Amino acid sequence: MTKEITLRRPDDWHLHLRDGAMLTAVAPESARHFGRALVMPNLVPPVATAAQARAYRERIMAALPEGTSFRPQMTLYLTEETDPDDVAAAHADGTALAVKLYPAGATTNSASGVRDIEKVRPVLARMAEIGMPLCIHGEVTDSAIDIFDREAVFIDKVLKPLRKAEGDLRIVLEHVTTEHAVDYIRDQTKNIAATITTHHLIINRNHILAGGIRPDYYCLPVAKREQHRVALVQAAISGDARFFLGTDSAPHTAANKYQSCGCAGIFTATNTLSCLAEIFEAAGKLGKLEAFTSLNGPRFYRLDPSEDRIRLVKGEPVSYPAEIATGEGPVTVFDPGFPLHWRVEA
Ligand SMILES: NC(=O)N[C@@H](CC(=O)O)C(=O)O
Ligand SMILES: [Zn+2]
Ligand SMILES: [Zn+2]
Repeated sequence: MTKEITLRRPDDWHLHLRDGAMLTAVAPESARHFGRALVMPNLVPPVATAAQARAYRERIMAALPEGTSFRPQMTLYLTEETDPDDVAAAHADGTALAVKLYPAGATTNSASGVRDIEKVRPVLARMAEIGMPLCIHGEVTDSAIDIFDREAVFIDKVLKPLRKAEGDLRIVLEHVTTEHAVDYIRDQTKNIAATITTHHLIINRNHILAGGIRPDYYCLPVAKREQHRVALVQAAISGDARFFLGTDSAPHTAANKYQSCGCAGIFTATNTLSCLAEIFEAAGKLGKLEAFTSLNGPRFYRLDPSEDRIRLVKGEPVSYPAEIATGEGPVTVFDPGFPLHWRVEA
């Protein structure tokens, strides 16, 4: 029996498109299915100013296939030198939708990030005033804190005090990976939401470590135990407007992944929607997929949901390429570890 579902065209509220040859290769992968994506600014050097965001947006537009309706939404990389006026101007004229906070050293290309949150308080206060969202990579960087605890400790030691100090600041806690984060978000009544990635709905830490080390499943924040994956699935399928899709699709070449110190990041742009349909169907919640992929995100960002529609059709297993060729070398496509039956129709 064929089964199908129509959705407003999904948006990806956390995406890494990179630059140069990598951008050229991966941009079409997102443009194929998604209407919009919030593009992360962690290039080297970072996309830190309005002028840099405009230039990066131009490079992305140039990398998109002819006739695509895909529209990148830009973010500014928060540094201790960020100028509140530049941020406010970028927000006012539509250059940037949000600002991204990386604790310095927390993840890929975060060296220019924030060491002392007090130094960026004037920027945050200004953002609170104008309603501009702050997206946060929510992990502490203290080497004494166990890597599996860094998100939970960040929530308690950094996020809670920040929310107390800047109650009007609108925050997205990015790529949440723990039950702790899900419970925290659910307890809040306003000004906060969370993105959930495709891969964190599918893998737990066994995927990375059991039976041999699997660099393709290594990302930050690192996947946690099964109990946490289950909590993320419950949040995603609940329809709760505070949770929405941010794939965190993060391409690294195979050469950079498979080495003694491999890069963090999982590339899911190509098969995300097939993976999500499979998960929501298995939970008996296909009816909530559109809220997660297409409604809750624009609602938080105060944008209209897409008017365009896509159709997902269930049939024989769909095959996706195992890797994407790029000018810098191949990038491995996420393997969910189970067959995918849902394909996206134009
Ligand atoms: N998620 C990752 O493991 N990597 C991301 C950075 C990030 O989102 O933290 C990247 O840019 O490669
Ligand atoms: Zn991150
Ligand atoms: Zn990311």
